[in-house]
Amino acid sequence: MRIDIITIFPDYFAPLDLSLIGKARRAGLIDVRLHDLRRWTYDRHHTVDDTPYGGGPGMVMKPEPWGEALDAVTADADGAVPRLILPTPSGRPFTQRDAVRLAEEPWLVFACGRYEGIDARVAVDAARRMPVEEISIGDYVLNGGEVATLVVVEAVSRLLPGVLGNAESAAQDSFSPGTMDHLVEGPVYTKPAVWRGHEVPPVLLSGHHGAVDRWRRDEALRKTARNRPDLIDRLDPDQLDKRDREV
Ligand SMILES: N#Cc1c(-c2ccc3ccn(Cc4ccc(CN5CCOCC5)cc4)c3c2)n[nH]c1N
Repeated sequence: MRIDIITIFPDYFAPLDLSLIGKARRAGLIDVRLHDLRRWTYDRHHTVDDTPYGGGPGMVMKPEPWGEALDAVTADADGAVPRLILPTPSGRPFTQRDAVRLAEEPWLVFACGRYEGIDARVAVDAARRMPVEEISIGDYVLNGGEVATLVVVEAVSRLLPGVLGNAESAAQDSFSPGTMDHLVEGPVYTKPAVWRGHEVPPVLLSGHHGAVDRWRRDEALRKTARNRPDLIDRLDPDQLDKRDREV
């Protein structure tokens, strides 16, 4: 997968050189390219913002640098077309299903806005030549699109073949479609078996895989009911066996 990121803060993406994503980049599994938006400004101050039409607080990002940056970054000799991802507070909520869907894409371009956002015409103009998705990573306000882009890049990249050491663990993640669909995962433990008087639940030391699986599902249901009752409502009643309903 090719990932292009356009931003006025390229250094924000140093974390993409670390850990599993960094390893995947060095292995050629992911091709991440950073672009400083100011490269497409020509005034002395490399201006990227201006006052909002109609008044109001703050500044808005000018369309011209974005238009030229997107033209340059998405120009591809073979005619390939990327999907443009536009983080914004007003975007559609980004979920694990979106991560799974986007992991199938060969090329993503992220436009990281700042200030009060990017002139709306940029997305309209880009949509003339590529799919555009406005997404939000949550109901809180950040200062720009960089953090959201890091979240989406990590959520998507970890699903790509070869990026995680054990592909299975991605499949068992919370919110991943499949065996524990819509349940958050329960507690996890490792050695020592007793730590500061806290014992690991004996079932996990029993070697009875069926009992361990049942215990893990019960704990996942318990934790979901406690922390995410909204997800319980989405569960198909048939997915809950009688014992589950007693939680
Ligand atoms: N993804 C994502 C994001 C973002 C996000 C993403 C991209 C940009 C580009 C600029 N900013 C800052 C900004 C702050 C305030 C406003 C206006 N406010 C009016 C009142 O309602 C709230 C919005 C606009 C933009 C961004 C924030 N925040 N939260 C998420 N989940």
